[in-house]
Amino acid sequence: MPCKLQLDSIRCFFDMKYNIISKPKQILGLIVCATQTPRSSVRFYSSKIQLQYQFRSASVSAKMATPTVCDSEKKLITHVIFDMDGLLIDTEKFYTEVQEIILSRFNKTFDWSLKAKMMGKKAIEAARVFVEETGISDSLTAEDFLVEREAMLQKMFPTCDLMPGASRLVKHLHATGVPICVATGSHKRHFELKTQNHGEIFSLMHHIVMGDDPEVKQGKPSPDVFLAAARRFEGGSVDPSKILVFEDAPSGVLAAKNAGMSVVMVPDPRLDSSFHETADKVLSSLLDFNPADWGLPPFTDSAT
Ligand SMILES: O=P(O)(O)OC[C@H](O)CO
Ligand SMILES: [Mg+2]
Repeated sequence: MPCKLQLDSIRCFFDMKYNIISKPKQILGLIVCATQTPRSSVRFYSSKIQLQYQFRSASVSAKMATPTVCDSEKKLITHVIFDMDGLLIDTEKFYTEVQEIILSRFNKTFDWSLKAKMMGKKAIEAARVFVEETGISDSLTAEDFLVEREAMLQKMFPTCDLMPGASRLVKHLHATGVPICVATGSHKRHFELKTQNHGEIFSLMHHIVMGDDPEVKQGKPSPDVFLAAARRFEGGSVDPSKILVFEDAPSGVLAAKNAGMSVVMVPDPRLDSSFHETADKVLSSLLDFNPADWGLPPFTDSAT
């Protein structure tokens, strides 16, 4: 007997808009991983596909909250894509700070439910969310919001630090010959400000795709930026199922899944844990990542 709650939990992995639902093997793989029993089954209806299996376990929802990935999926990884803000460099705190300052003018407070809707997106897309969700769009347009925050951000960005474990992981993957790149919602002008003191790490990337790239028509959660990144590796387009993405933002995790890639999420601890469910793996720090779990070359040092 299918359980509605269970089906909704599974449905959260897919975004109908990008037709991920049309990949029955992927759906079944996730179901098997989540239930950890090949005889589990589910009745799953959509406009594109109908699958019918019987659930043996009633505890799928609980297991989905701490998603696991099948060993066979992990071993397929050959390429890695890094998000930038909040993942490689500690810049999300600057966005939070200036948004708190701006909202305080309107006697409103900025919270993490709003932060979750903005982070990872292109600047103008995040700006629209900000003015609309806070109800200030009659007083402040999205465009004016971007102008107002710009002076503050320009001073802050060059002072940013790398996130813990970022340097170690990037250097390790580069040294062991794993092709790596960056896919960020940030536009080029902000990218230059944020990375001016971190040239060593970013120079190890095979390529960098930014939010104002002509191939990125829509920001995350659209898969555009990750699919563009996959196309630019040496040797041409890489099969998304062989790519592992590192992300901190809910929209970024969704974008990677919409692109058909695996995702390790390294979220800020203040982000609601319900956003963890879509990721294949959730870590508190890049220092906790074990490359060998994904078939990537193991570290030979210990994390510090
Ligand atoms: O997290 P990123 O690197 O995609 O950047 C997105 C925005 O610039 C900041 O949320
Ligand atoms: Mg990010």
